[in-house]
Amino acid sequence: MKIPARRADTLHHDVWLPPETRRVRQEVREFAEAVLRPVAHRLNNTPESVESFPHEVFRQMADAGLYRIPFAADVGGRGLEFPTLATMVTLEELAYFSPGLTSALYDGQAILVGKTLERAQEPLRSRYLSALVRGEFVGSFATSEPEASTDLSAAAMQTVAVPVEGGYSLTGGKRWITNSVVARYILVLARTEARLSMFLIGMDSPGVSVGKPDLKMGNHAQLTADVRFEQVFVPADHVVGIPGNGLKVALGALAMGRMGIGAIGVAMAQSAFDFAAAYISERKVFGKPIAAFQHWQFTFAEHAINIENARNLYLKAAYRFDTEGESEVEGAMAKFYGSRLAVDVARDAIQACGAYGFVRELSATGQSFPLESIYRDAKIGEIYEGTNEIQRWIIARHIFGRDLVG
Ligand SMILES: CC(C)(COP(=O)(O)OP(=O)(O)OC[C@H]1O[C@@H](n2cnc3c(N)ncnc32)[C@H](O)[C@@H]1OP(=O)(O)O)[C@@H](O)C(=O)NCCC(=O)NCCSC(=O)CCS(=O)O
Repeated sequence: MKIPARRADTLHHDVWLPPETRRVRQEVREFAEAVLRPVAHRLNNTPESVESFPHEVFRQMADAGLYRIPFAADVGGRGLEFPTLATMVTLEELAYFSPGLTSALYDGQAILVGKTLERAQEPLRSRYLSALVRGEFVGSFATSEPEASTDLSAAAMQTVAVPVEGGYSLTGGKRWITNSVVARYILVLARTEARLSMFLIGMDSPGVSVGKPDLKMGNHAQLTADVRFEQVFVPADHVVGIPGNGLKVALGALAMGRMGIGAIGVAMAQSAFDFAAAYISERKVFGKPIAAFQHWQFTFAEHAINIENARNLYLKAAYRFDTEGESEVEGAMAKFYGSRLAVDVARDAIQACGAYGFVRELSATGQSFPLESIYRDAKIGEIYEGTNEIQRWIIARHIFGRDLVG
């Protein structure tokens, strides 16, 4: 099959986006076409192992300056006027080819790790954030535990940091930790007395150990694993932000990460849509292309509307964050809507393409097909970085207030 046309170019028009954001979208699209398209099938379908971590792609992303996009000029970033908008379109363009890679190496690395380091005090912020912007290390962000992921309250958290001379001694375990098998630094949320604090820890510190990568349904290019901490010494100046304010630091980064999951959802929906629209325009049944049947015309018309809405939601969340410094409700809407849409479009795209949607590699011809992995990759969007139930809870708080909602 020919490379499917990018339908976003004719259906969605970036009429209100600042020229700066449009330039970043174009730049990242060219990077993704050249670097990710050729390796996307391998990235999306190779089972998880330490050896499968895409070091080469990470290097190319860093060399292309993609980690400079979200950050201010004083740490080597691009110093854009609308950094969140640019970050979100970057996520969409990368995830069009590999949602797993984008989750790990852009949403995880640039947003969860980068935006947490952005909240660190000096000299921690400049030292580590500048190195991240230059692509000098892979990092991890660790809030979730075997018994605490949705509930990030101090009561649920088992990882504890106790004061010792010169700092803290941290003991506990984290689960589902993206990039941990290759990371040099990890940000860890831990209980300090009755509150939570965020710590920056070197993965080579005595007492840190990492398990093997989890074998997951999808997002194979996003390696996750358990991390154990046994009496790990953390210097006092490696607390990120004010001690006791760790939940605020974590939720700040997650709020941006959630917009990003919305953008990744749009990418998956658009990618599945483009493939299926091209396929059903050519493939004939009963003497005419499948796209000549009104059922599929209406299905794709509705998904075009939904993708337009989902894209506008994440862009508006980002624009409001850049202009007003907050967009919790729009971010929750963007995450909820974009991640659910990705599952819906992938399912319908597979249905429209039949077995050519369900197959990963066709032995007879050696051809590879994308919909099978998009469907598998889409599901996690409804779960990670705050389940879609949590997003509804956040939106409900904005409607009814905390007294009623909790
Ligand atoms: C369910 C929750 C929404 C409940 O939250 P809480 O009611 O316990 O907390 P809050 O009072 O709302 O907030 C605590 C604290 O943080 C500040 N805050 C809240 N939101 C923001 C924000 N968007 N930006 C900045 N600051 C924020 C808030 O003002 C409070 O500050 P003060 O203490 O008042 O000063 C919440 O627990 C929740 O969202 N749960 C879901 C957690 C989650 O997403 N888990 C998954 C995480 S990681 C993951 O999925 C894998 C990542 S990966 O490796 O890819």
